[in-house]
Amino acid sequence: MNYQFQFEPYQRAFKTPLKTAHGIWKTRTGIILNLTDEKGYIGWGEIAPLSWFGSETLEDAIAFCQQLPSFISIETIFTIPDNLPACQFGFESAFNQLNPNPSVDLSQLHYSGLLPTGKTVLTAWKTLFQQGYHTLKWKIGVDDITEEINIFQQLINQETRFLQETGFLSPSQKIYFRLDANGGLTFEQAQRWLEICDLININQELIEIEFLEQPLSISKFDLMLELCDRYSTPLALDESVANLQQLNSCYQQGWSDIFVIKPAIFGSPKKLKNFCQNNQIDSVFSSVFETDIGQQSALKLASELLLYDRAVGFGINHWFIEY
Ligand SMILES: O=C(O)CCC(=O)c1ccccc1C(=O)O
Ligand SMILES: [Mg+2]
Repeated sequence: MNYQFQFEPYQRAFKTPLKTAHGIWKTRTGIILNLTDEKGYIGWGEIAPLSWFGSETLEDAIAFCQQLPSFISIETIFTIPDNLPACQFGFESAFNQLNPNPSVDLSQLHYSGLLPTGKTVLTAWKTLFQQGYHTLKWKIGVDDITEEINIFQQLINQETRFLQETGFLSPSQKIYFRLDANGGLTFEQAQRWLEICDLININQELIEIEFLEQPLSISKFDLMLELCDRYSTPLALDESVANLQQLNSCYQQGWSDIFVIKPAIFGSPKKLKNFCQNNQIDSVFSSVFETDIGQQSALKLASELLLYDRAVGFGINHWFIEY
């Protein structure tokens, strides 16, 4: 069977630019594509590259789409090369919409809310919490470490006081906290953060630091393994496992903590499913600020592949994206 193929690049500015240790990110660009089958049914897909995370660039993706004929086969969809992971995701997503798995149920997922960087976090957390986000993620490694630690301590104190005063939660239902350094810490800085996290996890009943995400750069894998040994707060790899080849390599080298999977840039959903069905990894699924089209297919994958009940990192839209 052949599908008629159409595509259209898009661009949208964030309401609040995302600040990470990689710099400031202001505009999401990508491609929306569709496949039409012989009966006239249409499947939608999104290519949302993130080249600073190791995927192809938008220009690579556009060039790939432009060289395709206007009718493409299933074989074309499933043989996109591994150096175009965001394209693999976009085309397979559209194909899967035309051939859906009826048992997928998104209603069981719960979401992690992404907090803004810097001091605004001190008011923003309560808004997200009251919207129902009990897992919150904060970017670190953006400003001076002493300043960030100071803000973080204030945040934990505020949350503790709030939870005690309102009696809102029981210890079986607490706030989970994720810190994401985007590879921006030194080994010594990561140790400073992990000491604080371990202390909070020992002393606070109502708050749990769920993990520290990608403390060091990809090249410092061995040091991150060492941090896993030295501290009890779990570590999650993100930049280190941006695609299937990297995930395989880190898994083979003995990573047994958490893996962040960003489906939109990870590559072929079929190959990801295959990997997760053969290896019992502790995964967290996460957004790359794709539009609803990419998000829906990423969430479907998450609900099929999540092994432990960790919140998905898709609680981002209202904060960052202008409708
Ligand atoms: O994972 C989440 O909870 C939110 C998404 C997020 O943090 C993110 C969004 C876009 C690009 C990179 C990242 C990241 O995890 O580093
Ligand atoms: Mg991350």
